[in-house]
Amino acid sequence: MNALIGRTRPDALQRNLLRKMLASQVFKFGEFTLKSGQKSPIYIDLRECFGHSDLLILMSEGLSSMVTESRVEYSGIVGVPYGALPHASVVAGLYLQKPLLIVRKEAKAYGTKKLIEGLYQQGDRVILVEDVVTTGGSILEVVETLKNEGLVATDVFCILDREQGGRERLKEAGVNLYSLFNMETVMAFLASVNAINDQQWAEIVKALNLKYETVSRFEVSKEEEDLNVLPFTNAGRTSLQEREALTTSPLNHKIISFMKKKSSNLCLAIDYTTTEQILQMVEKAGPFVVAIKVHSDIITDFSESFTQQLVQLANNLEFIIFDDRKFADTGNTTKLQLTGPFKIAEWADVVTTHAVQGVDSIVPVFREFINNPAYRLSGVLLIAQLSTKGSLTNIHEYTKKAVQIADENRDIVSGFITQTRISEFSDILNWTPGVNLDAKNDSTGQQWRGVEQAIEIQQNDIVIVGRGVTSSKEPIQQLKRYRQTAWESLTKEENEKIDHN
Ligand SMILES: O=C(O)c1cc(=O)[nH]c(=O)n1[C@@H]1O[C@H](COP(=O)(O)O)[C@@H](O)[C@H]1O
Repeated sequence: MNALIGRTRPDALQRNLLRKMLASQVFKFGEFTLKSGQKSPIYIDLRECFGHSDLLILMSEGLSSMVTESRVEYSGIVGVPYGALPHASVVAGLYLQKPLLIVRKEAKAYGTKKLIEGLYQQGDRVILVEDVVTTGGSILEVVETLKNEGLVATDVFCILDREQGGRERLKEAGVNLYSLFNMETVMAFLASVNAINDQQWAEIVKALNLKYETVSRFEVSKEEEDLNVLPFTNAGRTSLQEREALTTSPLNHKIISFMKKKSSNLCLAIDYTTTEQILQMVEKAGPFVVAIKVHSDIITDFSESFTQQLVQLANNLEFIIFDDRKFADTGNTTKLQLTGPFKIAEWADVVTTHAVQGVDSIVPVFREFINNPAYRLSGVLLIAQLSTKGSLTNIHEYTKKAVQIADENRDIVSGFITQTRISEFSDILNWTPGVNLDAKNDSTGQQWRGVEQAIEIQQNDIVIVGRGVTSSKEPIQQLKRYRQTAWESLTKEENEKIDHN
């Protein structure tokens, strides 16, 4: 049920699935006789999914996420004939990259006379993918067949649990049932988008012998949602204290201590092009921010003296120096760029890198500099989601690969440049640009949203703001406004917890 109100990607994915199922005639209304002989005013025909590739793929993504979240260990995926076979194939082949096994309803009378097709060893643990679970009977038959072939099956992942006793019967047999949807969620969705009225709701509940008293309705739009703007994980937010204890990144320790000391989670992007303008702004803004971000390669009179003054200010006013270089080349070229005319590694605490060049061209190079005390560089931010309209970083697989690079190298990758929280790991800090309290976009592809969306809904930690402050007539007043708004958003949940205790 919380999938209808939850504000994370998994919840929005389920809502999009329900919207697509409704649009693809999966939910049929009329007079139907079910397999059990029961009359029903609704028929849920999941086979309609096969005619809509976007629905089939998204359904399999939902099933795959459920398998991953369950942390069940297994070596193969069994598709329960026949309705679940297409889903099992996509889940096994495209998402989870595991062997697919197919259980025949009856052994072939010829050839290998096999009952189970696929690659497996005696004693292997497999999971089942099923489309609809009603009484659980057909699943127990498959589990028995698998057992006779020496396979262990204790976990079933289905699309719809019809709540006709299947879950309980499977549990008695030692089989866990995970379902993307149950009838409660389906009924609440159909009522919420007015696909059924109260009378139809009551007729369905009666015909299907469902145990609901009243119609549940939620604020659910008919329009599909953009899955990439919501947090990828249901893990929930961890307090700054806990994250400070968790992180192995010296840079994050320093940042979190500045955040607590200055009650600030603001990074000011000073995209001015002369050192004088930048240093003047840094002197005024330094006390209110945890980081100052520059683009060294846009500064027309860049000099070593500039960076020395910047380092001096950073030490005195306690902020991080961030050169937003967006490296994206071979490791060798990145190394040359870090030590070249701009000598970035000597004065910047942190830089940005794209993920497009691959982990071998990123991690070893930055690890060499970060582990060398001769350099100030002590972390790197991996660009996982850009704020710009139509950015290719919105390709879900791309973002997931970027997350994987960071997750596996959290001593070097101290944070993401991202639009929403994308990693389970709470010791990675989420830096988010594309924030402006007074405008929605510029004329060159930038997209801006407010602080509440960026921090409270998208679970980011540090707000990167540029022109919202630097183009203002009263930049420091604006800076204080952004700092207060961002800090209140970040600490709101923690303060509410303290108030409740
Ligand atoms: O890496 C960045 O900081 C960055 C990533 C991104 O997706 N979007 C983005 O705007 N940025 C930077 O963040 C700053 C945003 O500035 P404003 O658009 O003026 O708020 C600029 O310096 C951008 O280079």
